[in-house]
Amino acid sequence: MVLRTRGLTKEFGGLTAVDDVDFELGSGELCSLIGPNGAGKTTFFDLLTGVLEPTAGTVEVGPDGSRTDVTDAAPHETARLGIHRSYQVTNVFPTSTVFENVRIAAQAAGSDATNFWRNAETFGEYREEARRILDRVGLAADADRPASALSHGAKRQLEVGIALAGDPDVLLLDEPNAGVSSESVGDIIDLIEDVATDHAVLLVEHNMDIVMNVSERVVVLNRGSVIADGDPAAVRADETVQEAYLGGYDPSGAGSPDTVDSENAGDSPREGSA
Ligand SMILES: Nc1ncnc2c1ncn2[C@@H]1O[C@H](COP(=O)(O)OP(=O)(O)OP(=O)(O)O)[C@@H](O)[C@H]1O
Repeated sequence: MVLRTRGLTKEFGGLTAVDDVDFELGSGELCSLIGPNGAGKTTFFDLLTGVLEPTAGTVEVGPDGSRTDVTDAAPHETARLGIHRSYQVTNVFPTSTVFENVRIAAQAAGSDATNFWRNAETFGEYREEARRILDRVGLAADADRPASALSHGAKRQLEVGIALAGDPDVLLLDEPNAGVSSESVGDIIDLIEDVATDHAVLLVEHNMDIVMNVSERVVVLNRGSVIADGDPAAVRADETVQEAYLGGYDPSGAGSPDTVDSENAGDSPREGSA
């Protein structure tokens, strides 16, 4: 496995947002984390990435035998150690080109990124890597456009590209479908499936059709606790899960319980969580 939490807990005053969560993610696994609004999904991501410090419990990353404890690590350290997250709120440099956004991320992730005097050849490697990533996320044709000119959907693709540039072991996809037009949903699904071929992926996504389609495994949070963990069909049929959604989710698969509307979808991260 590449990611493991034990007893992970976050309290905000009297509220336990994440409650004693034991979670493991295997390399190559594509797992979705779902749950009603306020279930603790964003807080869980914030704990994994070091944006928040847990009240109790541990987070470890890395393969069996060489896992590193990142419980107290800051976001830049968790990123360096292999956990990358695509943000719900676009975290691109808007005036830089699409290409530059990815190249800068690749360079920042390079081992001696602080060495100003690196030779031009090495910079060439970052440029190549950026090109490869843009190809992969479907933005090769947009490379020279300013990031601000991209559609919502293309911005999500760029965010995934920026996360990939960090060469992550674990990719946390934070509502990659938020704000994406219905015509582009297929592209995002293709992208999720593609990045999952060589990364462990944990996906938070409100659109149940996407979740049930792409996931090998679905973990359900409710009031901070894991109430179900299994393959999509088993989770869909689970009565506790249906109750948690208070009937909002049609287990036949026809409905989407809390599909967010595109304008509000990006509002969740808290102040200071970048
Ligand atoms: N900084 C904070 N201070 C106090 N309470 C918080 C804070 N952040 C989150 N909470 C509370 O913790 C609980 C879990 O919130 P969280 O945002 O993690 O849920 P979520 O599952 O991501 O919800 P959504 O699907 O609506 O984004 C909620 O009750 C929320 O109000």
